Amino acid sequence: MKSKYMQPNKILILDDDETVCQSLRYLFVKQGWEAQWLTNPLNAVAFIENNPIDLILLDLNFRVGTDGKEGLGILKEIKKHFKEIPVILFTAWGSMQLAIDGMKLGAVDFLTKPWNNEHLVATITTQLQLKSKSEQKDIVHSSLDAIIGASEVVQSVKDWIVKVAPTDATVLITGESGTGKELVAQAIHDLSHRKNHPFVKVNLGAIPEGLFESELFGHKKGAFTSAVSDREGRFKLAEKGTLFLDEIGDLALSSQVKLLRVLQEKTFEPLGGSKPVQTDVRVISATHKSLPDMVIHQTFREDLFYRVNLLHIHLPSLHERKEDIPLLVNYFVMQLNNNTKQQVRVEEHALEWLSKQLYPGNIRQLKNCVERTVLLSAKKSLGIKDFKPHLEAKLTGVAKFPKVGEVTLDEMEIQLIKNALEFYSGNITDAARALGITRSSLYRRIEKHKIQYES
Ligand SMILES: Nc1ncnc2c1ncn2[C@@H]1O[C@H](COP(=O)(O)OP(=O)(O)OP(=O)(O)O)[C@@H](O)[C@H]1O
Repeated sequence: MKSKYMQPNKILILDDDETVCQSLRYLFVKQGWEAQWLTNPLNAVAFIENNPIDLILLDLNFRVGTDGKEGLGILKEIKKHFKEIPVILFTAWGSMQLAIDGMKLGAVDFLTKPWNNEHLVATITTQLQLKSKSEQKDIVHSSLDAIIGASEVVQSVKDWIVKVAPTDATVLITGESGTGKELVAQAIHDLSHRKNHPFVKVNLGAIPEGLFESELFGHKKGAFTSAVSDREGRFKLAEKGTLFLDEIGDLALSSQVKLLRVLQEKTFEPLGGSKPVQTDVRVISATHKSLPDMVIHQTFREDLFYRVNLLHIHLPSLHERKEDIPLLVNYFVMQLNNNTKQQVRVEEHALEWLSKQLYPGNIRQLKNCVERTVLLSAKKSLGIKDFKPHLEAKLTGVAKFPKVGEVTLDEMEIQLIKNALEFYSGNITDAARALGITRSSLYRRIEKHKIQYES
């Protein structure tokens, strides 16, 4: 039994008898648990604050002859500060009343001394399992709950996520830019048995063709001139977890065949490596392009298409689910309110107005618009006038052409890219289209000039 982050479970023993602590620790370590003890339980709260603990074993009788009241006081303190940590009680006399009082104060179980090892281990295992189940429930809720939308189409996407998550099949998520493809990929991962392992995202549109293998499969020192040390690729980083291949439609044909080979054979070879490495990774891909059209035009391999598209989820554009706009706006405002401890609200007619606007950048554009409006207007109640300027961003300073010698070509390029990114709320596809270059070419320039932008 491992905790949420696949670290050993950590058990804290609170008992004033050091020999008891030592023998319990020996028993726990054999189970693969980490055990620490404190012989002075008054230090427990401070200790737990600095050392995350999964379960506490608390002796109710600290000094021989006490009636256990001191132990109950400590239990109360622990529960006050760390409600979610299960506490199992130990009592020397097996006094039922003391155990009952402890259970009333929030202990999850109790045992008597001398204890039976098997029974003790079984009791702790059960509590650790229950704790990890409730943590899983939180994750399940938070990742599905993060997908906002009451429209029928969003509800059926959520149902589908729940169905596909437990399988290991590849999933292709399609939809326009900013419709939530990454959010859905993350939810599938969080609801799958791989949730305790990494979720690794790779933007295939941003990786130059020549670096594909090194990025995805890694390389050995000396594999090529600039390979000064070994480097792990994304497949290795995602081992036992999920690899999210964003913009798979942007993958060059020569790289497509390399990706296909890994997906078929479940092995890859790092550049400069001599033997194949086994991989256990679930692949989820996303694209705003039509892969079937690309297959027809022979820009996407048909065999790879079937390999990555065992299950398919299509996300509608915001235009097709306008009824979700008020919900989304209120959700984004609520998130900001939580972060900034404010009480901003959106007026009814503004919600109606926002629902009628066009959002080529979909939810990302709506979110950016709401965030800018809330942060820049500094008002408590937001109306149409407050939102308008943030939806109608202008390409400023582009129309006037500078005189020779006023700016360099690089400075001009940086300014144009910044303007386009701002205008399209960080949407790379639209900004690249407006600038007349490909997405990968835009990524290269952003990297070259170290341009910061909000996506
Ligand atoms: N249904 C939703 N509820 C709440 N927030 C959402 C929803 N869909 C998307 N978002 C938010 O909108 C932004 C864009 O979403 P995301 O990055 O998942 O889109 P995408 O389709 O992967 O975009 P791209 O194709 O450009 O990579 C993110 O901040 C995300 O949290």
